[in-house]
Amino acid sequence: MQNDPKVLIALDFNDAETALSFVSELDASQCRLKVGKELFTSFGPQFVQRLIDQGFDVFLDLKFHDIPNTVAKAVAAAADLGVWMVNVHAGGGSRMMKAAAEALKPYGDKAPLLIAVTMLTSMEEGELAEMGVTRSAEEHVLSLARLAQASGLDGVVCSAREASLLKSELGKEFKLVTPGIRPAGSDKGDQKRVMTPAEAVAAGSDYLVIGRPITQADSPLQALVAINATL
Ligand SMILES: O=C(O)c1cc(=O)[nH]c(=O)n1[C@@H]1O[C@H](COP(=O)(O)O)[C@@H](O)[C@H]1O
Repeated sequence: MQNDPKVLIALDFNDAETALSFVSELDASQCRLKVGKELFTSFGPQFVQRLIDQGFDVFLDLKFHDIPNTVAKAVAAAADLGVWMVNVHAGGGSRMMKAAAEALKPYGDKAPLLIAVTMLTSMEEGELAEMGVTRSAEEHVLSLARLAQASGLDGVVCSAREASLLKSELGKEFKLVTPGIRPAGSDKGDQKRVMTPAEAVAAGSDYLVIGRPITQADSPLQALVAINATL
């Protein structure tokens, strides 16, 4: 039993029944749940509400990236829904991130954690150059994370490979949420910048986003318990 479960399971399912039957095996003391674009586009806020009603903390992962006014309204809608964490893209810039942080102020301690995606864990350093970014992945992530912190956000999504650098540069209170987690021997799939759960926590990750290594396991519950035991 944990008071602050570190594992955020990515519920990347294409039908609600499968997702709900998967969730019925889980306990809110063992994990939190992440609802992303696939599930949300099909089943929407009612689905998120059901998970919250079952006692789970929900990370609404819609990676908002739009003009400041639109993103501010979207994060306020997420707060109204009662989610625990919501994210935006740091690439939307400081005015967008500040507007999002400002929109959550009226919610006080009921506001969701607001975090910014830096560089997707599916991307390799070489792909930055295609977008005109000539600095290293570490420099790029650190610079976007600094911008997020200066804009009043609670933390960032990054790869665990950048976690120790970010913790030492930005302080231990600034939350690091790390996808691209792969237990030893599991398939990387489309992820590139990966680490094992234990390595990620040792490097400074506060929360681990894990999808397929749990959802596609023969026994998802056993996979979750095994991962929690390594942390
Ligand atoms: O914001 C995210 O959660 C996210 C950011 C990122 O850089 N990389 C990333 O994989 N994710 C999400 O984390 C989950 C990872 O799933 P698996 O690769 O199946 O473990 C997916 O739902 C992604 O949408």
